[in-house]
Amino acid sequence: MVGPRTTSILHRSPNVSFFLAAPSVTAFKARGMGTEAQAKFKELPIEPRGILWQNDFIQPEHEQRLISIFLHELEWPNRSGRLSLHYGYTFDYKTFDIDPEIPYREFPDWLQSLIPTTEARPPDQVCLQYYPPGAGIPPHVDAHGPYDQLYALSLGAPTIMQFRKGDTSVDVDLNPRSMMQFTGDARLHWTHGIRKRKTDTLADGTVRPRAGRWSITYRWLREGECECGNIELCDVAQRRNGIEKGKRSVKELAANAN
Ligand SMILES: O=C(O)CCC(=O)C(=O)O
Ligand SMILES: [Fe+2]
Repeated sequence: MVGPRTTSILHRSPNVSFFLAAPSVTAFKARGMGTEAQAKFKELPIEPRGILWQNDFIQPEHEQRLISIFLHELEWPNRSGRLSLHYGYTFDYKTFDIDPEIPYREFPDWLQSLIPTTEARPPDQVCLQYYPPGAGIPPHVDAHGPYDQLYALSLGAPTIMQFRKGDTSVDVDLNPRSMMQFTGDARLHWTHGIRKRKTDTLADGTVRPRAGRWSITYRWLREGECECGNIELCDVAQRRNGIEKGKRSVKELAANAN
């Protein structure tokens, strides 16, 4: 059980949450965080650089148990399109900070063994998303200001994710049970998104129908400021250059509207 995390700590100085997370950090280290887990991630030999990849993060039987929990035990919003459930802190896209109105939500039991152990502490925010066939997520970067590390686990049916920079678009096939870490250029300087469509055309020309997909994205709050300086994609660079909040990261806002 994680220690008492209440809404009051949300009125915190930036790093207080890291200290309050101490009990779970202890459990985390005991699970063998570090180099062994990191060695299982291999960088994809493509542009954008910085996509670290691990196939078979979990076994197919485990995946089936999770999908059964997602289908039968969770309460999803009652609407069509991509659906999201949040755990940990909830981010407020109006203030670009943790939403003090929404209390910290403990990670459920089924999530515990799915947390990457390659960071020094557990993530601050986890988002479970369901994509019915035909659903997608607009091209975006996950905001640089609040978030540092970013991982995504794919479950259920495969789908194509597109990374984009300028006129260049690169397809990455997100196969089930793969865990991806976005680092470097892939994290900061290319957008990523999933087209809203019912089929994906693979590199060999095969047309693959979409089916239900779940993803789990993991985010760690940043200590200090992002210094990437990318005026087009970085909310910190935009703020420093006097670009109003409302005009910042429009793509990101759209992606996280649900
Ligand atoms: O579904 C995914 O794998 C990634 C979703 C995503 O880009 C996000 O939630 O920011
Ligand atoms: Fe994203």
